[in-house]
Amino acid sequence: MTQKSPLQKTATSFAEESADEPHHEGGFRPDFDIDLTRGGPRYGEFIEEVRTFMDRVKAALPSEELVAEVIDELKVLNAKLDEVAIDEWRAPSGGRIDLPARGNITLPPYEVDDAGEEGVHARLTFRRYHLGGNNAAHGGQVAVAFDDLMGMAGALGSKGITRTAYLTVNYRAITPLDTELKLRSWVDRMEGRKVFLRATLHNGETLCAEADGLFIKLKPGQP
Ligand SMILES: CCCCCCCC/C=C\CCCCCCCC(=O)SCCNC(=O)CCNC(=O)[C@H](O)C(C)(C)COP(=O)(O)OP(=O)(O)OC[C@H]1O[C@@H](n2cnc3c(N)ncnc32)[C@H](O)[C@@H]1OP(=O)(O)O
Repeated sequence: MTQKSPLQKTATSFAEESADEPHHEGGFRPDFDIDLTRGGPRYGEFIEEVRTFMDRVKAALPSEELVAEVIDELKVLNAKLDEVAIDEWRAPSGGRIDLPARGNITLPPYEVDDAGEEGVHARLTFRRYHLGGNNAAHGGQVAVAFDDLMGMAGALGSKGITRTAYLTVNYRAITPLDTELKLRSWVDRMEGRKVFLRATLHNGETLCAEADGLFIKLKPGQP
């Protein structure tokens, strides 16, 4: 890979700056090894196919025969993937920061445009899989996006790994599916280990949702 994404650049400096922090195995492990080769060059395409599958499942009215056929095919694939299961620290899902949402299928796919001490700017699209009702995103999915991208801003702003103590989401307007939205998260203030964050989610000029949260910087060894 020749060009580094904003998150990759930030992750490198984050790793360097947190190198003086006491080593610990708790939390999200600030000293984890970023390896963008895990899963190979087509891993992102693999994740995208899985996402498309989840969208299709959510949208489908399959016949009995098709359900049976898909079960059989999934059993074969699940058995193959089961053979290569590994611990969370070395699995590419969640660690491939070169991919949308770090290659983590449980997050709505987002692309980070800017990430640093000033906060995080990301573009994100909810899809059929994230449907709540009447073509709008599920509120829980909106909260998932806030939690992750506020956690990222909290880590970058506090130069440590944080965990969510509370997260309050205000839903201001319908969050549409299949539409590129803008999410911004930033540190509002810090008091010792307490990192107060804010975030907004916009569809163009429309504020869909906003959040405030308290994230706590973890002590060494804290789970
Ligand atoms: C990969 C590339 C890298 C690139 C670089 C970027 C790196 C980052 C990248 C990617 C980021 C990924 C981001 C993921 C984000 C996801 C985050 C989650 O979803 S976390 C899971 C959900 N959260 C939990 O499971 C917590 C469960 N709760 C706990 O573990 C504890 O309660 C915890 C840690 C939150 C606090 O416990 P205590 O023992 O450490 O601290 P105490 O003493 O209780 O609280 C400290 C202070 O905070 C206040 N506080 C605590 N909880 C509060 C609350 N709910 N409301 C108000 N105040 C609270 C307390 O009153 C205290 O305040 P006083 O110091 O006395 O002033």
